[in-house]
Amino acid sequence: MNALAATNRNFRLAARLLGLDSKLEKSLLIPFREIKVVECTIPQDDGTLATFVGFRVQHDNARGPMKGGIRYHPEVEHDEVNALAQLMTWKTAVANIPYGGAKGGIGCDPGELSTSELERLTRVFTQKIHELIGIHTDVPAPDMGTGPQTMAWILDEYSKFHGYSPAVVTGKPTDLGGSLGRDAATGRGVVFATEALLNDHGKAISGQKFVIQGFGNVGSWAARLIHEKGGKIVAVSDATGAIKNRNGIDIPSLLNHVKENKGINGFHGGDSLDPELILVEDCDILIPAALGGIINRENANDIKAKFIIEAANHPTDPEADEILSKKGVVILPDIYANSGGVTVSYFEWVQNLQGFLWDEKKVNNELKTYMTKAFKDVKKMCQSHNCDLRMGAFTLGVNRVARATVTRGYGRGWEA
Ligand SMILES: NC(=O)C1=CN([C@@H]2O[C@H](COP(=O)(O)OP(=O)(O)OC[C@H]3O[C@@H](n4cnc5c(N)ncnc54)[C@H](OP(=O)(O)O)[C@@H]3O)[C@@H](O)[C@H]2O)C=CC1
Ligand SMILES: O=C(O)CCC(=O)C(=O)O
Repeated sequence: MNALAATNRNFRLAARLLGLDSKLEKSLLIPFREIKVVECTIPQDDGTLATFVGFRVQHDNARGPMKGGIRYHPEVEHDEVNALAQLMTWKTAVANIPYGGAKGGIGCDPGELSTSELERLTRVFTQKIHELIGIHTDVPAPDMGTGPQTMAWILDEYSKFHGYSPAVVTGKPTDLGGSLGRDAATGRGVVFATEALLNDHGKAISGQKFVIQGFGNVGSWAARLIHEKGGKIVAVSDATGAIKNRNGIDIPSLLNHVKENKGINGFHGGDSLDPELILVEDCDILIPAALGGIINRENANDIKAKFIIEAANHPTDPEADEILSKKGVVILPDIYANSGGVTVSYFEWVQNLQGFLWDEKKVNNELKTYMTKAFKDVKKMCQSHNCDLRMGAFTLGVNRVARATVTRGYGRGWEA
């Protein structure tokens, strides 16, 4: 099932559980605005031209400015960006931060582009969407294949048109008003979410065996913090390869290796593993932290983990959800589990609006408070609606957005 069909299906199930009016249901599902930049043309370093297609989908602004990352990946396409934008709407509502949802992306392979080509591409894309984003309208952030430098280029290009505007993006470098702790925030939030879930099952991270797919921003921060808390990471993968070590991988050594070699491939602290098999490796807790749709009916039956923490967005197809639920596997859904990133993005935006920098301890403490509260709220919905954690999170998010929508009425236009 494609990402949009899967996300729509989960939304509709939640709308039924909540007993939403069918017209309200439809209006919540349809995106506010879809932008397709058909021509992002840049001169490459060799002088030839290259054209890329970019997207920004603004899904909903009932609870505040639309918010979500920008992804650079060869598989970026319309339906997936739509699904990711919709997930952002429910995610910001689950986290209870005053935002709606959006997502963007450019179909490109960032590994194949030089830094100057990436800069030109980012600036051209920003020129074509600058009138539609803004501090109180739509605030982009990093996602797969983008990072603080990408946000710095967007900020700089946007500021040429609108004056210096640090709050127009989050996840930017700290030299430009980025928040301390944002880089680690999604991975740290994943760890707080994991602790909340394990605590609910009378367990702790220490001594649990983890498998992590993806060792980029989210996967590597989650691995580092789990390792520090005594969790044993027995297998890890990225796009260059996978390794396993039943005694636990030395994560600080792996982080150094990845920094020097730009990937896991060639690391000697474990045995190499077929990356296709990482999801079915023996472990207690599986953390997908890379692509969407990778847990599906082809592999769900073979998954050994008892818990799945969705650090990636929509890693689990609905068919796999059903299979895993019958096996008794507990899934902590993306719209809660990876909400630490957007939560600290909110703190960054607040700091920019206030013109005041928080210290990192305050950022991390506030993040823990938000993640812990959101887990309790999700659990409450599970009890009220007798449903699993995914539907608990969806009903929580959809209900908050529905209430805001009805309360505001239907005359809403451009500004949030
Ligand atoms: N960054 C954030 O704040 C947030 C991110 N997310 C989600 O988390 C996930 C990861 O994002 P992020 O860490 O930022 O992205 P990054 O680009 O930093 O890292 C992505 C990682 O996934 C790896 N990868 C790509 N393809 C494969 C594959 N086929 N098999 C195994 N690994 C693969 C990459 O490997 P390589 O480096 O070798 O290419 C890299 O290690 C995404 O789903 C994203 O939407 C969710 C919330 C917030
Ligand atoms: O930090 C943000 O604003 C958004 C992060 C994001 O794209 C996500 O949570 O999927």
